[in-house]
Amino acid sequence: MTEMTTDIGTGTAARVEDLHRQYGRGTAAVRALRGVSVAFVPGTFTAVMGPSGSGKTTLLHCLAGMDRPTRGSVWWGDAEVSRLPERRLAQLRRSRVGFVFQAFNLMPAMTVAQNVELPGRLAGKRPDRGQVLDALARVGLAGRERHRPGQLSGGQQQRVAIARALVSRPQVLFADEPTGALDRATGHEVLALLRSGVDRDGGTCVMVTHDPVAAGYADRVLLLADGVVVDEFDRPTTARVVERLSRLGGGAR
Ligand SMILES: Nc1ncnc2c1ncn2[C@@H]1O[C@H](COP(=O)(O)OP(=O)(O)OP(=O)(O)O)[C@@H](O)[C@H]1O
Repeated sequence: MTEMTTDIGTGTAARVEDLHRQYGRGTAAVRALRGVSVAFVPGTFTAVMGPSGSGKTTLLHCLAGMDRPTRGSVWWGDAEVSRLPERRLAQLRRSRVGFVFQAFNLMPAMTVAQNVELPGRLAGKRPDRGQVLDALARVGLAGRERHRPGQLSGGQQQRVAIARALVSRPQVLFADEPTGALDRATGHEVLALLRSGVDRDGGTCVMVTHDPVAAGYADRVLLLADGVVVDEFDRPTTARVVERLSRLGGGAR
């Protein structure tokens, strides 16, 4: 397997350069990422795939400013995130990137609207009701703002999480297995929403997934193995993704 890199150009929504992330030290050290360079062009949807333990979540967390690289750099546009002090990074993260988790991570005691408002409140901003309602309408949940997450289906809860991630109009939306807890039909709704955020709103989306069907919604697939990018291709179809994953020998998991 040869290590591949993506050309690093200007005008990217996000990029990493020679990214390394090591956990622990000495004999217990795990080298989760071993020199990843990749760029994400505005208005594109990328699926990150690879065997379990290949470094997908670590890459997403470093890209989203939720984890610090051991070596290398992370950029959002022309801002070098990896050099920022913690407080500035937290500020910038709230305005520049959104994150969607497999487990939704909603606050059960809060209403849907309060969940969507939460990141802004944490940033010390007064909630803009119009923006919150607009975000909920964009994910097809107009009229649900007073419900609690427990009153919604899994797919609806994930759509609230997407509204929460999109309300600040981030430059990039990162999603870690966003359909992992959903059935196929509900997963389709969430993927279609991510796709339309790119097509209709010109957003940029980077999604980790094990599912070749989910990857078929993306414009490009990046394949990781053992902490490096080993393959990438555009216009993925489910069949092509399965075939390229099988070349890795690890299958989809
Ligand atoms: N906080 C941590 N401390 C120690 N090791 C870690 C930590 N986080 C991840 N690792 C290790 O780093 C490697 C990459 O993990 P990562 O979660 O990025 O892989 P992944 O491709 O997302 O896996 P999966 O598909 O199973 O979610 C694994 O060997 C993992 O055990």
